[in-house]
Amino acid sequence: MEEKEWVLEQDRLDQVRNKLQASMDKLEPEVAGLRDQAAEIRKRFWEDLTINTATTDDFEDTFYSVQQQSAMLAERERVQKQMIQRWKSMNRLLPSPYFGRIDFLEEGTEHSERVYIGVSSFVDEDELSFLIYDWRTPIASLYYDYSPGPASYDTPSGRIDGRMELKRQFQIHDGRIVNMFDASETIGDELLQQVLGQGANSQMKSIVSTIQKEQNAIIRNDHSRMLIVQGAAGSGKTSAALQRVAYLLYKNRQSIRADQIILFSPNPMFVSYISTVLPELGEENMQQTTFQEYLDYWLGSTLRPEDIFDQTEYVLTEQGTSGYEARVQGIEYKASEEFLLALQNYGLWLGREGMRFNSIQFRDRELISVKRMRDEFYSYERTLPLNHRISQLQEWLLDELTKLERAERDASWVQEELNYLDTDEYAEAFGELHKESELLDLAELYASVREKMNNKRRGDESDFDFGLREEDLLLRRIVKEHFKPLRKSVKKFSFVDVKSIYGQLFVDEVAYREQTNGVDVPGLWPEICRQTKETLLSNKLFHEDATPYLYLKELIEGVRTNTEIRHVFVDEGQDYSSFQYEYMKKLFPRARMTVLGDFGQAIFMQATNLSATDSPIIRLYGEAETSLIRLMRSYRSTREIVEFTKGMLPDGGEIAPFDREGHKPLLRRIASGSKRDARILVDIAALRAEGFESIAVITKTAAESREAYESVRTQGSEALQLVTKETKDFEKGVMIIPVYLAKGIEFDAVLIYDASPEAYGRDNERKLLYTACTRAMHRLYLYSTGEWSPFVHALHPDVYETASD
Ligand SMILES: Nc1ncnc2c1ncn2[C@@H]1O[C@H](COP(=O)(O)OP(=O)(O)OP(=O)(O)O)[C@@H](O)[C@H]1O
Repeated sequence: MEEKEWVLEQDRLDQVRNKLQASMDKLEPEVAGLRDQAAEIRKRFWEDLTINTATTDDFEDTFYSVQQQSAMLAERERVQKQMIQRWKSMNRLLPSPYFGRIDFLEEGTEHSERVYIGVSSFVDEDELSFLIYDWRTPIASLYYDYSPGPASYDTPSGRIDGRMELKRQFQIHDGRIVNMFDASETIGDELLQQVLGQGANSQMKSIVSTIQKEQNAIIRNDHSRMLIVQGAAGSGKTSAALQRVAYLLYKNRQSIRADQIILFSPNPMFVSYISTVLPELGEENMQQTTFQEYLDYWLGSTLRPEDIFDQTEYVLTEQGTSGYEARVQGIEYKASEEFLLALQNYGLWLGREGMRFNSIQFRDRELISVKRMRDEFYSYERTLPLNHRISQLQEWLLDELTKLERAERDASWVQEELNYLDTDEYAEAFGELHKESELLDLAELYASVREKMNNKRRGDESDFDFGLREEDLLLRRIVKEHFKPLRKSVKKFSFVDVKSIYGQLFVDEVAYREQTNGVDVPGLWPEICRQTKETLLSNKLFHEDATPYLYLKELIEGVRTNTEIRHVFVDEGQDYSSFQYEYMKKLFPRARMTVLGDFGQAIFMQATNLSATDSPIIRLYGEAETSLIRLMRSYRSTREIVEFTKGMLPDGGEIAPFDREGHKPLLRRIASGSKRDARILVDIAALRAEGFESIAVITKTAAESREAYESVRTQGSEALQLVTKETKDFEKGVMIIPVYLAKGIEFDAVLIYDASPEAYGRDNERKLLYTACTRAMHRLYLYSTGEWSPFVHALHPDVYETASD
């Protein structure tokens, strides 16, 4: 590019930076001043405030003064927050104010507009001319969607057509243009090459300056209730999802807050891996959770649900043990739509018969028997849904408890307890009793006034009558205290015996067919039943039972909903069952959903194919409300690594690498296990010497990770981290990690600890190996002490190199 252009651009950059600096300087005292002012009001607010409730008028005065002050404070805080945010965004812009420029000639106009694009907008002093446009503005989408030539973009008031005359990309560091390209492609390869060539980080980075057209379609999709993204490994699904969150927050800034968006992550470590992207873009992080956290929260107090990692560990390590086949069949079946339907039918059956309740016990007595509850329950109108009838029963139980509580006051234990109260407790209880119950106070007051007016003697505490009343009050209080937990547990539906209701499904095939309307069952049903009941008996739940259990529980007790959440994001969406999707849909009734995943990486048994025509997830909201976007280009790995990994998938042919060159994957055959460990250490040292900082030795299971960790360490290794499901923070360095925890994460170099047929031989292990290998950005080594896994063996020898020790 001509020297002159560089000079002009650098000049413009200097001017913009000067203006940014000037605006910041101007804002600085105001920002600081406002902060002090708000703190001052807040301090005085509490100091000045004495709640005066002597008369109604006083009370009203205080009330309005509180209201006024808090409104003033809220307004100040709002202004202050905006100022601080402006100041912060300018501060963020200063070192690198923009990354792109387009010159756009709108149809019907004579002069093209120069549009500079950065992470946020910056307006000149005239408050009209945009010196920088936020990347999320409608006009900025031109930058991502078009190359020079005819171009158009959508605005709230319609489509704008025109012609893009220039598209330029910048790399700016500390106010200096270090690189500048005029792009003819959508986003020029040069910049992307440079970005992708860099080393892996312990934190994910934003891709704002190099978003690709197909990713932009995901980010700006505004119309779908359900947006599904099926994308190859490394195609930028997570990156696009996070950019989409930033886009939604910007576009709907008047109506959506960051905490109204929730992202389901595959594991806690992933939460830390992606936590800096949104702050880097100037936005607050959305809520993040794992589905497991949710299960633990709702089931953890009564049962211990197994997590998906332990389930996977079982599936991968226990082949051949007794009961294995049945468990695997059970896992598949319990994640299926057939089982979902079976549970729905079971709900209808329960409406007619078979409900199980827990009796209400009190001091070793049965207060309300199961039979009474059942009779009551089945006396309700049969056409009412199950959960409505359960609410009715709940009300009935609370009423019954009130009656029983009243009757209980005469019981001898109450009197005994009363006798045990010492004088202090007595006085305290009495005092509290009066404090608690304003009505009683009022009644007292009323009585005393009437007595005075009627010139009657007012009873005092020495009165026999008053003493009796006092005792009566205390008796009530004692019984009430004892009944409190009963009422509480009725309110929490403890009278429904969900455990038995769920367990009842697993008695035998005949009963199951009757309860669920003749649904087909897996071949090994008797053994599945035995295993399920056995786990339930020990108050545990298999992972595959946890969501169905919760689903059934809510079918009976009523669905929990969260109406605050407006957007739900599910990353690694192939790992969730139809059940879990159905569940999320119910839980967040006002939310739109974005599901991102890759069926090629479906390594858990409960996988859902996101893009198959009969996919349950497409049916979730119906086709009309669903959009499906496929991403085929893989950005993470070098061309050589993509060529190698895509050959492992039967339908991997469509995956296209981004053209970044590197070394071919290396297959190392080693004579023995100990030699392999030594070799791995030598390879790690060499990779580090080359400048690679993030290196992962990936194993199939957690058990293998532990063994490998011990064994490599005995060879005298340097800092080596063992990553387990408990690891919360993702740190850069050398680590040993099981493949299912490495999901979604990437490393400069990946070493597959054991690529033998024993490790990856069965068909369900194909995707495991694929997932492991696709974590590599720059280098991929595979080790075996014998043969190669059939998935490696089947690859064309051109796609790898070999070495043997
Ligand atoms: N447009 C882009 N510009 C720059 N880098 C990109 C772009 N798209 C993706 N990448 C990079 O490619 C890598 C993979 O991206 P990401 O993790 O989002 O992919 P993914 O589809 O979620 O992968 P996986 O399914 O394997 O977890 C990341 O390093 C990301 O920064």
